[in-house]
Amino acid sequence: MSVVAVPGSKSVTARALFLAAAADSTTTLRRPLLSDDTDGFAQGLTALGYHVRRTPDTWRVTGRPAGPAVPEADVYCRDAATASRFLPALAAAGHGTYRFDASPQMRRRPVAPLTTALRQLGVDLSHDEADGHLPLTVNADGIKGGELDLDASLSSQFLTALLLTGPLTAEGLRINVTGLVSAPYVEITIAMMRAFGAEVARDGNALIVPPGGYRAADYAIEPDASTASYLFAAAALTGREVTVPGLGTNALQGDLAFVDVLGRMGARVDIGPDATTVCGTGRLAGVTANMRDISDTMPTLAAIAPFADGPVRIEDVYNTRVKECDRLEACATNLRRQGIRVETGRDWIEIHPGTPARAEIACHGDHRIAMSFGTAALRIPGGVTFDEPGCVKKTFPEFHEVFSALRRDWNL
Ligand SMILES: O=C(O)C1=C[C@@H](OP(=O)(O)O)[C@@H](O)[C@H](O)C1
Ligand SMILES: C=C(OP(=O)(O)O)C(=O)O
Repeated sequence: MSVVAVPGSKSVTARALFLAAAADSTTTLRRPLLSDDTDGFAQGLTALGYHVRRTPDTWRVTGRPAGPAVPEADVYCRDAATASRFLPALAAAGHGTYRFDASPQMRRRPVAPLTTALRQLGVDLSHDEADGHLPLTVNADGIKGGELDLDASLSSQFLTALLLTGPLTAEGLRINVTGLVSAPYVEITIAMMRAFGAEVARDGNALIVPPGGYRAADYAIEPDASTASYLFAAAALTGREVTVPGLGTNALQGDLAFVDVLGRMGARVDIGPDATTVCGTGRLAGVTANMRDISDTMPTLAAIAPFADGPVRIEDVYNTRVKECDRLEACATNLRRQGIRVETGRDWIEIHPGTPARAEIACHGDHRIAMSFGTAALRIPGGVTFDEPGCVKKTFPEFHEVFSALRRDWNL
């Protein structure tokens, strides 16, 4: 049995940084994720004039309910969609001129539903190059609040950005939501807003946030459930047992439900009060899975799918085409390179059983493509190589070391 400690959640760390920055005094964040995305988020706050002091285990952030401490800033969000979408909303509630830019990969990803919503609320915001994309400039002068409609079918992060900003508005927000993907991420947002003293109410498809700001907190970040999917998949794939501590029945992250898919495929799964264990049984059955709620784990399942004894069909994941890369396409291309039969449609992929050959994985700069195919490689003699192994730094910089150690410990 292997007990593997997984680094902190990217999503929880990003929200905690936002909430801490907006709170009324100093917040302590325990066990934050140390990765490129969260480092970029913290540096973004620093560029906006917030006081962020970091040691490896503990980050302290001094909140500023009035918004950024500087009248002007240039913020570089790297590859992080959380920073690219949450920070402009935070800045909009302040007073000053703030420009947000990101890597070429992130510049290609949409922000229009969020920027349209902010404009609907009266925020002066311009797209500096391509309409609906970063770079963008916010001429912030506070947000009065009000009612707006939001299409969240490309990303739930637009809704999270607006919800997080709701308590900072003068009159609060009512957001009428359509087409929501990744719904469990919105539940993380609401739970964390409550932990920082704010309220969110529901009325059918509308979410209502009263004004009132946030209270500072002492907040422990749980391990990352999407990262844990690689360890759980590794166990199911190789007939080993892995326990991830710190992710149990009270976990905030919906991605822990990936273990249910592994359970349906034949793995033994135990979600305890404070840990989750997956034990491979030597059998991996084909499965049809709707992954609309847990689409960051789509590549994990796609990469191990050829080892199932029947087809694996993954449905309702159109928005994975607007992530770090077009993930449906990237999964299909890499599987075909490995000699596997794959079909794709607008929002689905079907993978047939086969024996993946050793190949160079085209990562498309996407950490999840690298980590998913790196996991499946445990069953490929000689493993795989990657064109950009370093892209794992976005959320799990230690991925290759952790998986090399597993390969050694499990004699693979
Ligand atoms: O809010 C968040 O922290 C996230 C929401 C999800 O994005 P979408 O809502 O764009 O699917 C997820 O894929 C991403 O990794 C993190
Ligand atoms: C989609 C992801 O990240 P982002 O927060 O940049 O959307 C991801 O981590 O899989």
